[in-house]
Amino acid sequence: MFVLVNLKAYPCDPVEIGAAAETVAAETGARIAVAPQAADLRAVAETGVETWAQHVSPVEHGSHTGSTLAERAAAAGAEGTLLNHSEKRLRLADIDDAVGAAERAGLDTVVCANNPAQVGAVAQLSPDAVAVEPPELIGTGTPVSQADPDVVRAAVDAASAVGDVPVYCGAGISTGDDVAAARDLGADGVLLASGVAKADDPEAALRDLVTDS
Ligand SMILES: O=C[C@H](O)COP(=O)(O)O
Repeated sequence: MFVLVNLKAYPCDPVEIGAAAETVAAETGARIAVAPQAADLRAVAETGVETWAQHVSPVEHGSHTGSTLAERAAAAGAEGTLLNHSEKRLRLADIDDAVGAAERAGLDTVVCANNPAQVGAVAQLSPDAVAVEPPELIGTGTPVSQADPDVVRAAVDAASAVGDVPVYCGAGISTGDDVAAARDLGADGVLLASGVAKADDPEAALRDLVTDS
């Protein structure tokens, strides 16, 4: 199970969490990635942890002030990027262009979706993976795998109807039991944030997440 930790704009120490994730990944063999703010990509990547951008813009080099260029995210050490997160939503055409931008820069892509119908739509854009996250459960601490297992099952079905697209699930995931439940529902990974970024001891939270995953 892939564990992708989105630090959002939480007031945490991204380098401390990146280093903790690298330690836990090295000790356990689990695949853990950390997605910090764009300004922290390089510092987090220097910890050695697999580092992801939270977003890249659907643009190429040019007159795009304020954009996050996929090539610069990659140059800073990002290996992948989230796209269309529920808190950074894009129009379908922009998701398509952003997937293209990420591919051009050599970044893996996970396109987020609110529900299984959206999973089916974005899976058509050939991302490396999709992630289903019911927005109402984000940040609640109530795991999607427990509160709405059918949405995960339906997302897996929607993605497999399109092709061999890995499916992650997110919202409220914070323990190894949540990760195991997601796996049992057919997910290939989890996307989470507050369970690590707001934890008193992020390394302990990460260790718990990958136990039994
Ligand atoms: O990107 C992560 C998701 O929005 C889930 O956030 P959460 O783990 O705080 O519920």
